[in-house]
Amino acid sequence: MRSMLTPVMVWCKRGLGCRRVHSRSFCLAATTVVEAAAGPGALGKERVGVRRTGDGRVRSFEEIPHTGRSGWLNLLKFWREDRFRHLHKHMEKSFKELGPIYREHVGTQNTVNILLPADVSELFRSEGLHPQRMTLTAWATHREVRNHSKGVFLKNGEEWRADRLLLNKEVMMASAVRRFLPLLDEVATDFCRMLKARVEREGRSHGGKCSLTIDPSPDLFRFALEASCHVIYGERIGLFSASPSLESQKFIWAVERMLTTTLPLLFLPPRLLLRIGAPQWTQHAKAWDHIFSHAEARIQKGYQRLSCKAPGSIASAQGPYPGVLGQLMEKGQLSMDLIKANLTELMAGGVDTTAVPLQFALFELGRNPDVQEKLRQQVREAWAVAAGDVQKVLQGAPLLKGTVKEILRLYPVGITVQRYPVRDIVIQNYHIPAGTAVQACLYPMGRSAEVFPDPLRFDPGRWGGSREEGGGFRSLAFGFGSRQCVGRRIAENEMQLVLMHILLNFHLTVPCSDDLETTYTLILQPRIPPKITLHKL
Ligand code: HEM
Repeated sequence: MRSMLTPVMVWCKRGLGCRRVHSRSFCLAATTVVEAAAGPGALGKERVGVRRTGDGRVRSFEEIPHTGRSGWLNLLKFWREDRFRHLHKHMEKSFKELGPIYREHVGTQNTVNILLPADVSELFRSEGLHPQRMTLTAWATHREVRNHSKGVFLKNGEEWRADRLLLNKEVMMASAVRRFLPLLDEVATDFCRMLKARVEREGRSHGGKCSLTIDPSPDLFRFALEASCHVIYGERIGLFSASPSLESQKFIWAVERMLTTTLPLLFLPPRLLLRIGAPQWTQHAKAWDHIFSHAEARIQKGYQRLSCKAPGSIASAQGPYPGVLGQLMEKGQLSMDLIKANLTELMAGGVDTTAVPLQFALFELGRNPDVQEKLRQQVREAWAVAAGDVQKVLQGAPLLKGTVKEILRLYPVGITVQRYPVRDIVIQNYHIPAGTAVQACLYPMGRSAEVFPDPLRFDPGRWGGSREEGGGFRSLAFGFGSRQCVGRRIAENEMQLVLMHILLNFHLTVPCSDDLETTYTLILQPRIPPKITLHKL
């Protein structure tokens, strides 16, 4: 049986003054030795990498191999060696050096890295309804930021869960996808029309065919923002026009700044940062200010527009789809403050996360012409039989979905997925106390030959059919369970639709097919955006 190893990183915040994130009822369970298998592909008792003591004893947390006991010394090393920006590579290297489990103490964070899929399945199955996020909003849940952001950020716990279930109906369920798919398709169609016009205008002609080499990243960011605004606020904001608004461009910059300034802040005590007035913090706070004011303005505008409609008619079955804002307003189950909080979060989380993987996707398709041609063929066939029904096209071209999964395997936007176990668990035969933050390390997993055969090969076909069976935890790019990415369906469809239109309109090549150097700034991105040549078909 092939081994299914999954890297996991644990961040222990015990004793560091952090609040407990699990409910008492979930803390009562005693130590649980994890033997659950992730599925037919899991390793069971013969799992590779499980550390066993001769006497079968579960080892203590302190016995986990580590990269150095002093968090402050390690932090210094991180800074000196610029490891924050290469965290994904650092993890990969550390797994190689220290084996499938190790601890890492950096600044205020005490970390452990582990490889074992059964443990991952245990983590996610036992996510005791109160896992706290550690990424964007984890920082924002610090008291200071909560005050700064007028207290509108989402909560944890049951209250969070109830709100999330209401939001899921508008963004995650199949009925919601059917409603917003035409909006995404409209934006993707317009985006390609704009690209075509640009290639015709600025491109060079060879044998009657035009081509143009571009850095597509600014256009992809605008595409992602336009698509988000259309779905979330039901509003087009004209980003493909000759003079897109400066306000929107500022929003894109603000999200980028917020992301790049978050990472170092996570490793330092917020009070210290505030006291010394660290520039990182000031820039971070300013970026959030901008994100909030942008969302506030859009929500206000949408509110006025939608309030003019007769009660009960905003989200009528017959009328045009008013966007997530309209749906939530019409249903009236969430307070206006919560609607604002949710939509601000959707906006902050919805632009870079799709624009960046799309850069990687165009690059990989460009440097893998056979894969590109196969995908285009499938899209064309699906297009021909779907008679304009985009949902049917997507269903008829499963390689599109495979492409998105494959890109996120090789270039996971979030290089980890985190959980705080709500009860003590055993991972790799080591005891992990409840309240420890646990991260599945997606980047090393996606590139592990033990999880994916020929891991560096770009092969969207690997995600179809029976080969995927038993590998449910191989595809964790959007997280898992009740706390999984709430924008997942928007992102998946948005990316598939734009790739579909691009493939129908252009043949892609790359001027340089060398591997892309990547950098980590809370999301994984190319150090230098790749250039893509668009050949008009
Ligand atoms: C390829 C694109 C994307 C990827 C790979 C991605 C990945 C993730 C991951 C891994 C999480 C944490 C999930 C977990 O802990 O289980 C997350 C959370 C989140 N994502 Fe995404 N995301 C993407 C696109 C989007 C989009 C388009 C939006 C908004 C429209 C969005 C909004 C959010 C929000 C609001 C959360 C926090 C959810 C919560 O904790 O309640 N994401 N995302």
